[in-house]
Amino acid sequence: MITTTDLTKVYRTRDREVTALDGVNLHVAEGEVFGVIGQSGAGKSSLIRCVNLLERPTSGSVTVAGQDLTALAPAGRADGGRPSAALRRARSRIGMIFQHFNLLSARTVQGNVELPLEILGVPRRDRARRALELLDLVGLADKARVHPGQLSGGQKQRVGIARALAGDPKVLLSDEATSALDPETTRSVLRLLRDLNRELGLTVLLITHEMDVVKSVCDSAALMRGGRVVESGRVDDLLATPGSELAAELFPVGGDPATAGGTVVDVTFHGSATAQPVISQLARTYHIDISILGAAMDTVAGRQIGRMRIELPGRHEDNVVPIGFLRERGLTVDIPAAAGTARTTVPTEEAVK
Ligand SMILES: Nc1ncnc2c1ncn2[C@@H]1O[C@H](COP(=O)(O)OP(=O)(O)OP(=O)(O)O)[C@@H](O)[C@H]1O
Repeated sequence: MITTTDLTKVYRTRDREVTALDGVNLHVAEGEVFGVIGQSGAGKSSLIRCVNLLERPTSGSVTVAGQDLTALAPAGRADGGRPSAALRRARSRIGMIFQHFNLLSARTVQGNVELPLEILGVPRRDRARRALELLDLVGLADKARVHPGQLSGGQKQRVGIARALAGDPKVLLSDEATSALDPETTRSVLRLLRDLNRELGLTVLLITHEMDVVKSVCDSAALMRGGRVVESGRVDDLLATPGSELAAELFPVGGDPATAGGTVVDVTFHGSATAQPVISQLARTYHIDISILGAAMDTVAGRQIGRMRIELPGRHEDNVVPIGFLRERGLTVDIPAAAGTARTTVPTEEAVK
């Protein structure tokens, strides 16, 4: 639904150049919620602003719903710097919500939701009907006549969402939409985005610096650093990928590997494996004592996941068979590096034979 190919964005000021995006290739499938996470300055805002061409990329392309937006004519001098009609039409099919809501305080809630429809030239009566439908959809039917100043942060964001949906978009972009909200309100806004994604088949691309947002609502995620995507994929695949940085941050497990004397192993349980007594089977089968250093269960993208950090007696080489036992039962097994040391690759049973 959204594809960026070799997307670069270089900001040039009088005395310096900043490469905010450095060859970003991203693919967001139709109907998924895709989260881009990264620290401040990683390039997240530049990416999302390039996706709807609020910012024109320096090079590379952006395709949304099969249309190459970068091929559409940019703002022309003849139009007084306004985007071309084709670009405006394409943009109206991409909704966007913002961290600080960007509502007009002088307009009522209904007036804010009607604004994009006014720009599209929709007749007054149809505008009003559509705005009221949308306010009903986001749970604010009774607030149509109030002004944004009388609303809570969560309610303002719901108005922002209703306004973003006015043009009937297939894609919704969310720029840190919950960063200014408290945790409870964040949860309710994320639930609303999830419901809209399911009910309307809306594809959502969100940027955030909060792992919890990715954990609670995203089907897929990408990690950005220094203008590049350093890791991306479906969240459940990432959790099953040994060494995945995103998986470790999405689901940290306690217990410092450096303080252990034996071999420390991180085990991730998915789906039905969460209910199996695999660790006690392992202890019985190989007659070994297993120490549990840390463990947690959580729901990630609506699925139950368990993680456990265990210590097996002996060196890595002595534990190839027990680790193979865990893998054979469908568990993801990772050997965490102690602070300051490199991650260890466990030899396979074949390599040891
Ligand atoms: N208009 C601009 N002019 C010059 N440099 C810019 C501009 N916008 C962003 N940058 C620079 O580009 C880099 C990426 O910024 P960007 O805002 O995309 O990152 P971000 O991950 O969204 O960060 P944050 O979470 O703090 O918004 C930063 O070094 C930033 O200073």
